[in-house]
Amino acid sequence: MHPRNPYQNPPDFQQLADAYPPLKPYLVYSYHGVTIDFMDESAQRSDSSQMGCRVLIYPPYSIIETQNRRLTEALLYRDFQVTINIPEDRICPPVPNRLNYILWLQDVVDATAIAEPTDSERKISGIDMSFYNLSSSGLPFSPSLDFCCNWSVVTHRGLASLSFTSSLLSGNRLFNPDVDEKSLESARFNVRRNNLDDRITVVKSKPSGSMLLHLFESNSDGASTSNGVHFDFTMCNPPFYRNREEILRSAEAKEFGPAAVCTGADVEMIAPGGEVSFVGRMVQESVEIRTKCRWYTSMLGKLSSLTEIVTLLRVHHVDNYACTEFVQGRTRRWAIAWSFGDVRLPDCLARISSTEAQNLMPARNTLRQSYPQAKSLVHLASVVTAICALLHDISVRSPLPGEQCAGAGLEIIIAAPRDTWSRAARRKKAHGITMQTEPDSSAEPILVCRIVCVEEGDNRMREESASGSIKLRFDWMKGRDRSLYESFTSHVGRKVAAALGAC
Ligand SMILES: C[S@@+](CC[C@H](N)C(=O)[O-])C[C@H]1O[C@@H](n2cnc3c(N)ncnc32)[C@H](O)[C@@H]1O
Repeated sequence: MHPRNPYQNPPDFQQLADAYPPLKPYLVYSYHGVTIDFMDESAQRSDSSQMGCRVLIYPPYSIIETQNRRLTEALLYRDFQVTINIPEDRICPPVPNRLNYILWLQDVVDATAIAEPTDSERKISGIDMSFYNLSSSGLPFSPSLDFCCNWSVVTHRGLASLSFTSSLLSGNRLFNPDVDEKSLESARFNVRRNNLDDRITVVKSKPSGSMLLHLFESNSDGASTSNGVHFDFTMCNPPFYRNREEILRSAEAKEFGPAAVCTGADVEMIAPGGEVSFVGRMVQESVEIRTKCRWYTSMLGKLSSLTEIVTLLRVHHVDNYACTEFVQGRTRRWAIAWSFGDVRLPDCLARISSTEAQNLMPARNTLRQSYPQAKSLVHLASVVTAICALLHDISVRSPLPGEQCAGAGLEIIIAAPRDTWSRAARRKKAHGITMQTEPDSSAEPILVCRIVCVEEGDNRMREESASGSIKLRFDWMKGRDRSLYESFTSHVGRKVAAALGAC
């Protein structure tokens, strides 16, 4: 679960129902306390044990569905101060699970804002491509809220650490396309009811029309920035299945009974070709739209779909992408983000460690070098600072308060307007071939990199040698040329090692 997700533990259902009385009829009282989870074996066991047996009695689907709706509404009402209506015959998104996606996306947008600090006044603008579409209660988790109202509420309540983007509150916009008239109607109702008309635009899309392109053509009013970016992100929870048979097969494979069965309308669950085709269409359109959107993202229900989408991205030579997974109880989901821009995400956001997905991961944007010779973090920090100050043409700055990494000994952000460190550049310099012109200070840097002094490593290593775990971490933040990033890290790394050796 995402570390900022406030639902690490089940809520106090009694308190929740007190705050949102429509939940009260669904409370289940057991020896173990109050729950609403009909599928919770402990709640079932308390009843059945009195009869000397352990039979799990599942209530009808309709009760589970209604109970889940009330739970989602209650959490959104109490924790996000939003009143919503979830249509009875549409999917009810589980709040903690969906919040994992939102928080990861929040991290992606934050990382992008840090890499482009000159743009910090801009408004956040996104497309909620049927992810939490407002119809099905996504309203409170729609990025428009997370990146403005609700996010500030969450932050204010101390449920999450202060986010960089929480300073980018007013004027954020969300476009919410859908094809389903019932969902659209409910979305419009929820938007009006929560006075969010100036933030959220509900758009009717055509099933046979474009998925994203039309939104860039018609809804760029006020959203486009000077560098031509119309949207910061797209997000999507696609219909997972190809047809009804696939839904039934998936339900049969689930060993935990009806709670695991999702009973949405066909338009929510089924798309021709399933989620791979749905997200694949977005990939194809993004190839045309390119940098007008910073990050295209989607959730995926199957690991095999992640494989197919990564393959498609590689076919289109998109190397700037990120994969993550969300594990919540018995449910596992994946998400992918891709970009045609030059902002790079750290490995903690872009890569996951599960062995079965390793061949799908993007190349590393976080490189580490160990310095056993360093006596302490302070020692390493003083050497790195001195070396970076001498790097020709490169600007060095300290991160702003919202940009700092937790637990770092020293942190600097370097920006290079041109290559002065690669072997080729140094060879040219050695042969007296100098640059004809001074670098243009207004031009985009070719490399932005965060250098962090950290103490990490396993406990055994720490016991043996405190200094064995002292490292430099290089996070690639911006740039198009991977070889420049890699050559920069080894150039600085060699200089640091030499300086430490000479100390
Ligand atoms: C899996 S449901 C998402 C439900 C809910 N928003 C959630 O996150 O749980 C997929 C949604 O995609 C919508 N949809 C299907 N085809 C679409 C299209 N071509 N463009 C936009 N939305 C579409 C469906 O109407 C449905 O609301």
